[in-house]
Amino acid sequence: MQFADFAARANDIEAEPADLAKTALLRDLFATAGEDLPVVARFVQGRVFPAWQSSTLDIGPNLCYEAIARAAGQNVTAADVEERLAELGEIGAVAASFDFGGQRGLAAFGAGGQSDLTVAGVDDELRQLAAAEGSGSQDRKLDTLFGLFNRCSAAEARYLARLVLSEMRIGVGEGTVRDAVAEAFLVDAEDAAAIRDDEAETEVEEAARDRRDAAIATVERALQVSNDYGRVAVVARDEGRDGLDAVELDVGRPVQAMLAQAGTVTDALDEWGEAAVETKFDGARVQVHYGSGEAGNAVEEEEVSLFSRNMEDVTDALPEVVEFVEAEIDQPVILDGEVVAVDDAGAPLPFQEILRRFRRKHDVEQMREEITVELRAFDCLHAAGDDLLTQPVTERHARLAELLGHTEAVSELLLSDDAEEIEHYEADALEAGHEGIMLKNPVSPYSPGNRGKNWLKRKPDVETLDLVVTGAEWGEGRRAKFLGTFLLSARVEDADGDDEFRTIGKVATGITDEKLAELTELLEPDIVSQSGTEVDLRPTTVFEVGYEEIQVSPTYSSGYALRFPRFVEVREDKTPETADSLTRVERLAEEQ
Ligand SMILES: Nc1ncnc2c1ncn2[C@@H]1O[C@H](COP(=O)(O)OP(=O)(O)OP(=O)(O)O)[C@@H](O)[C@H]1O
Repeated sequence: MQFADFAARANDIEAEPADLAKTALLRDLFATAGEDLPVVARFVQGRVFPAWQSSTLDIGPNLCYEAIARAAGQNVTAADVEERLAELGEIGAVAASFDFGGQRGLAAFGAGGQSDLTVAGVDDELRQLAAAEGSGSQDRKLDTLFGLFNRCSAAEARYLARLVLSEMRIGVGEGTVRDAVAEAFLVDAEDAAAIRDDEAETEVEEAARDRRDAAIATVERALQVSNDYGRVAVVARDEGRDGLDAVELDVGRPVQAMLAQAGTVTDALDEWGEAAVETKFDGARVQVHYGSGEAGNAVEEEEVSLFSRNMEDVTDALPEVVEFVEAEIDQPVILDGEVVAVDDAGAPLPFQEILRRFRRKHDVEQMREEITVELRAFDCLHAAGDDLLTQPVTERHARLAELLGHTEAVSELLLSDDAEEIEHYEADALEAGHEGIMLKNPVSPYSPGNRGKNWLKRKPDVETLDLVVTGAEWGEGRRAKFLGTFLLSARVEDADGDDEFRTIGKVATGITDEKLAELTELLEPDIVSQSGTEVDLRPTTVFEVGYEEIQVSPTYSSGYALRFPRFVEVREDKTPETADSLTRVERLAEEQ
């Protein structure tokens, strides 16, 4: 597919306001994408790599502005690009406003007046660019990007720039892609038409909706297991439902972590009759993969990979965990757990300590001397060729105990229907320095990526919120070089499961000068526009924030405001998608 065709289709999708009509346009794009289907399924979400892969393009906005400036001609500088960005508000519009082709004359676009860029070609070049490492790699990245922009028409430049900065902004999120894949390859055209037909009989429409929902559920499961929209789209097209049902976990590829909601012992017992109770360890989530890429009974390649809850590869930062797994496990597994920092007596240390080790890239051995980390596994997703996602909690835990014994490394699971017994368990957990307890529905499966009601977390501490930083203000006087006030937003999921962010307050308290410098360095590359001292930020960073009260307030778009917000820490282990939702804010507001 020509990149120009892709850009034109993306433009149509962006312009379409109605959700079902948007899905239909995307469905048609997928149905005609041919061999470019996997790439197109990622590009529409602003992705080059599937979610399970740790690779990123790693192109900061400044490099992108520089490349656009260079392609725009001799008189244009990166500062001009930034200025235009402040005026137009988004990089796609900026890129489309320059005349890249003009430099070389229209002849450069060939006879049809079109560029020669293809979807596959753009994908190839962006992947090569991501692989560039070492000295001179920034220059090589700039050259490649310049080369791409230089070949773009205005329409193509709009979407290339957005792709490069991973923000497609065409209103297509994971939910829309999932539905479009189902409609393109699994749903009858008649059913797809019936759900869009206002005149259709209710019964016909309902039956069509049920069949479509079932198809969507099939696609959803395959996505949860593989984390790869490109691959799932191709399997749906080439192998249909059976193919999707056969998509299994792959040792070595991270799965999205199952998440928990806040809840009480009464909630748990009322709902399930009995609860599986575990310690809530205060560490960082880690998914352990051991074995080769091939699921089977024998370990073909003794390799350990560790992933964070964002599916980032953190293996190199945690050599003790790697050594532990190598020593203790002799079959391919995928385990879920927490890595905790412990003192010399094995007692848990505060969460902040593990953050000093987790994701560390330098001086790992030196830090290992200072802070000891250990694995606390609480779930087993795969063992010796068996996928266990659909097995109940108790069964998965039993497999875990079979693998590692009833040792410190495995959470101790109490199955109980007695509130008093559970409260004792909790008191013991707190006494031992843990964060609280987890209550799990004993018969529930493992639902990747899902913050459902089957896992409840109970912690007695005052709640904090994990909020996304979506704006900031430059300081004054001595602090003029630093961003000093940060605009916070809560996550809202729309009907398609896509995230948007609604403001809830500003935090400026609790931050030292040293920390401000660090935060400025962290956030500056994410500035998308500036007006006066206020900047808009790409939503990438999550702050943990304390507060005294949540108030209903018209000042912010969430409808709430935080009273006395105070900065606690950057949640480096979280992304905007796992930040706190407005629903949680609403619930906390009601409970106070
Ligand atoms: N036994 C356990 N079972 C499941 N999760 C556990 C357990 N012990 C600790 N955890 C941690 O608790 C987290 C569950 O809480 P939640 O999904 O709300 O994450 P969170 O927003 O980071 O919560 P918090 O800020 O309370 O840690 C898990 O992601 C995991 O990291």
